[in-house]
Amino acid sequence: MTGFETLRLDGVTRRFAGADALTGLDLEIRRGEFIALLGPSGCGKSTALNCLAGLLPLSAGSIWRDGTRLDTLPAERRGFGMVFQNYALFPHLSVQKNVSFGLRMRGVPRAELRRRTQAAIRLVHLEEHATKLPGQLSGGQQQRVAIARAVVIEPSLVLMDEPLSNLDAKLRLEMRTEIRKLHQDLGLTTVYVTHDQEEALSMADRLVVLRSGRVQQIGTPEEVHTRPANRHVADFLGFRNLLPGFFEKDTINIKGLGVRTAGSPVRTIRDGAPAVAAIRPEDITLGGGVEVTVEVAEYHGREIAAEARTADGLTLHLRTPQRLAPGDKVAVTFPPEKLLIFPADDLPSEEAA
Ligand SMILES: Nc1ncnc2c1ncn2[C@@H]1O[C@H](COP(=O)(O)OP(=O)(O)OP(=O)(O)O)[C@@H](O)[C@H]1O
Repeated sequence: MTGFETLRLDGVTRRFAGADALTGLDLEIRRGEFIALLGPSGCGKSTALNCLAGLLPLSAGSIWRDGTRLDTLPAERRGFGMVFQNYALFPHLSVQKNVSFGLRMRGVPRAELRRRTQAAIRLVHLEEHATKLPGQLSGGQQQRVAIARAVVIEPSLVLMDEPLSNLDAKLRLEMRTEIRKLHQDLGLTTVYVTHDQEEALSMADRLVVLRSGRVQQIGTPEEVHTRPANRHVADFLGFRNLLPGFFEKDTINIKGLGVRTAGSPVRTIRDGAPAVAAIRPEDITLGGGVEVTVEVAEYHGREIAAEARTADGLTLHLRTPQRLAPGDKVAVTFPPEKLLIFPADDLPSEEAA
């Protein structure tokens, strides 16, 4: 294995027919880290991963493994393991042969090949299925084969592109934990692409949030979850209520709410400037403040997710253990520490231009 201390992406840019799919990505990945690339469809996640893997040449920028330039090396010389959404297994080869493929290509001696292949299969709990063909396995089992095949070569970096998106909800949760555990047990360094914020928050040490090919924020799950850098990150991370209004001295006058509301500005905002208040449905508390009428109530087990409207027509998304039903009138309050206030013109510089 070619180990490294840091892998550095320096202004990595990729254009397709003149349009930027990824613009100036700067990122330092430390050995042992689990990095999630997170963002909506088309934001450039796969492009970033493919640039890193060597499957796409860069339009500008460079990639460095410690002091060595990497982006000029072909994919097979980077020593990375890849796991894709569609598994990409060889259908005519058994599980064993799929897993040992990379070792055979590298000319690993027979005895070692057998030992490492068995160990990788054991790791993903597929011992009983070792001689089967991929077509005889379930989706989750096939994804496990793909993971075993990627880690058996003891790669310096494992790249995963939405590896769980073809699995059902229950299996997805199980595999999440398994992948995180494998990452820890094997001391891997992992870059994981997903559009699922929960997946990214629960698995990664650090998240890179992308939008329209540009980094919006890099931070730990807690940083990104509690302090999104702008309203787009907030929107993507579950702040379903994005309420326009006007800022004044740490408060915002939200249109259609009728009362001035205290909040936490994420940066300096000019008094009187247009602003956006962001709050998660589960952070709006019932009781106190402003009266709203429940219009839609969805059952979510322990909680009800509701859509409610103020007298002035402002729609709010709520989430509460209280058994709300359509037609109910309730009062709601916004805890100031949970209500973030963003400047309304809070767009990445290029887009605003
Ligand atoms: N081969 C290509 N030719 C032209 N445009 C491309 C190509 N690959 C990607 N793009 C464009 O680049 C942008 C980023 O695509 P990318 O696949 O990286 O996004 P993504 O975040 O991975 O999306 P998804 O989650 O839908 O896979 C998109 O606008 C896409 O249409």
